Amino acid sequence: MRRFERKQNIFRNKDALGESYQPDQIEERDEEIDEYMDALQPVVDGWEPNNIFLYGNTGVGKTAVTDYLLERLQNDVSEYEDIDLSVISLNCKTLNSSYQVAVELVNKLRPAGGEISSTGYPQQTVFKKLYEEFEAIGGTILLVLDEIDSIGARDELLYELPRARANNNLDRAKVGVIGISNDFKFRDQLDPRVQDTLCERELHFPPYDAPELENILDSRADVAITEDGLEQGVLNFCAALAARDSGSARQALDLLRLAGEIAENSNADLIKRDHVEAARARLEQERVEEGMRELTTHGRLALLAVISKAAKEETPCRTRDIYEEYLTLCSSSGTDSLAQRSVHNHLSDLRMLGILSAFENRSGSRGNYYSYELDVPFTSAIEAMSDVLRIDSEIEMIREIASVNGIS
Ligand SMILES: Nc1ncnc2c1ncn2[C@@H]1O[C@H](COP(=O)(O)OP(=O)(O)OP(=O)(O)O)[C@@H](O)[C@H]1O
Repeated sequence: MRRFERKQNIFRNKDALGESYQPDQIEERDEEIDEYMDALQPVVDGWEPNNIFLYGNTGVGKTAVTDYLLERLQNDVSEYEDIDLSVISLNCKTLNSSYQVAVELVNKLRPAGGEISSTGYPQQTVFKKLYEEFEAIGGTILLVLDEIDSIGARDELLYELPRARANNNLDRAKVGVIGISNDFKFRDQLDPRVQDTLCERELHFPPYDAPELENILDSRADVAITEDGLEQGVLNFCAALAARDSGSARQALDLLRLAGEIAENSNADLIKRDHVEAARARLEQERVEEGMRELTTHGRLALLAVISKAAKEETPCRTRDIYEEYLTLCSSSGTDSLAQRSVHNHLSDLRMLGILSAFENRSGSRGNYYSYELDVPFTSAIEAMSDVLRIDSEIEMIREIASVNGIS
């Protein structure tokens, strides 16, 4: 008997909903594309390229638009014999200084076996090696640095690169930097001289609204999902959920893909609204779990204190009362407790992670105080907790209280 059966009644090409898929068409970004093309025009005209800085929240098409335009640019300039364009892309996520970025670039450009070690050289030596590699390539070089904010304040490379020709470090090569970031604060933290050069052209990508997300989903669903694989209104629903939360196309696409998988696994013929609901709950839980994995024990206990208050229908709840709950949990789990001030900081972090929401209450002469409640479904939060915290009896008790109060 066959154990594996092919299932293709819902997906025509599931990969088209995945991260590595490059769409043939970019929807809803005409204005940004025009501005971007304008910024890239000097490349076509044979002049030194602009440095470009792209910023916007996660999932709003910064990488997709960059890949799409640079591929077309490379195609189109290949007609001009006097232009020799190379595009070098690097994701800086794990690299947290100019030094590390430069080493990574040198090693990317050198043939296998010629790599340099990632420590031990003076920074200027590494930069010099990088210039040598650029000179060896020659022509116009566009250097795409994604997640550029990872380098933090150690931004010397971003200062040096745009000045490399003026300082006679480059002659044959004309380098333009395209920096991409979803950290809005990064630009302002840069040395003002770096800001001036790196952000010569600045492009902001705003979050998508629901109709824009629906169009993006619609054109992707044409490739990814079979003709009868979608119940009416499903794309609209996915778009509305993602727009309300983040305005991210990635989130909308993830929702649709997971909804499709859930539909497929339950042997449904088409993706329905219920499948989207289930996908949303699962993604939400994954997000909470991911956020919680980063928390310290006390961050987790502070969150569990809010969960416990929610089970008793006592949220929004002020810090003072959450702290009481936290102390009880600390003593049941045999953990030394922190001062109220530190627990307050943990609550603020949980708010930043989107796990809690906070309200500021005015209380006359005694100043303002905050109260908190869960910003994720109760079940997702408690499920994620039981995976990471080992105080099962308390968690079981909270569950029981919640169920008596009809909270889910
Ligand atoms: N306008 C669009 N048209 C079609 N697909 C899009 C559009 N915008 C985003 N996407 C798709 O959404 C997903 C996320 O987009 P992308 O990776 O470009 O986001 P980003 O802004 O670079 O996010 P991050 O900062 O997290 O890297 C990709 O699969 C991309 O193909």
